[in-house]
Amino acid sequence: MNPLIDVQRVNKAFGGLQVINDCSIQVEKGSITGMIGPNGAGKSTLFNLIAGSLAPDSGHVLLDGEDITTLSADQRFHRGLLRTFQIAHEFSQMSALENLMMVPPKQAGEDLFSAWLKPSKVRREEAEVRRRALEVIDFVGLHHVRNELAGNLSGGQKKLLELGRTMMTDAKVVLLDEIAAGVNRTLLGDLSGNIERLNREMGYTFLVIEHDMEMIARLCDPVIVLAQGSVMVEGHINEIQNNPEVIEAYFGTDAA
Ligand SMILES: Nc1ncnc2c1ncn2[C@@H]1O[C@H](COP(=O)(O)OP(=O)(O)OP(=O)(O)O)[C@@H](O)[C@H]1O
Repeated sequence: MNPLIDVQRVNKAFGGLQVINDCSIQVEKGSITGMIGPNGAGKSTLFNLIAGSLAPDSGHVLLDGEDITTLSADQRFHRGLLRTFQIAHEFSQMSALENLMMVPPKQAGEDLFSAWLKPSKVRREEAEVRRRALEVIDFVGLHHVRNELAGNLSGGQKKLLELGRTMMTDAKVVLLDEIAAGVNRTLLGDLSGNIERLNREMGYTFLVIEHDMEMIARLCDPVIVLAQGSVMVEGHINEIQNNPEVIEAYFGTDAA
């Protein structure tokens, strides 16, 4: 066991509503872990607790063994915990390529002093970022629209761009929140293929919330089922799909 994300007995209530209930999950390094569950099960809330946009009432969140419970979302981002949501708001008036070039958090060109003192260093770094962005845009299959304004891309192409922006960072683990929503089947195939390649070839770990079961079945192992704020079962998708408890949670007692 080598969990990259280790959520330990986390609780979160909104008013009187206990949304996350003594919940513990682990995301193994190198895995693509899926998270499913009926509407209102607490999936997005758990993502917010992991990403740092919400604080738990109790419990702990560890990243690669370090307790990050009290760190801000930004501090977590800089430790390599990335939520696509955080970079989803593409700059619509910039080209797809420029959107990628915006991502690296520590560009020397943003620092006025280094721009003034070391203009050649800044130029070198900008050239390096551009080279990387061109590589990434090839990887996600958006080379042909690299100079299009991001605002003009289709919904699916924007998701691919989002994934590309993830690749411009040194992410250890990426939280993907319903990335399939509104994406056509062809682009969804590209998106899934790219996630697999990022995982296999570049060692990214993913935690994926998804309603699209085909995508979950293709990509994720294990799959965690969340219900009423805690883990109902966890396992391979084949076990999950045949689990009577899961079927009941999704479809109610009348489904059988
Ligand atoms: N900020 C908030 N204030 C009050 N209640 C909230 C808040 N955020 C979420 N909730 C409630 O917490 C419960 C779980 O919501 P959450 O969005 O985490 O579920 P989910 O599993 O992601 O659902 P879905 O699949 O529909 O997106 C819901 O009852 C929701 O209304």
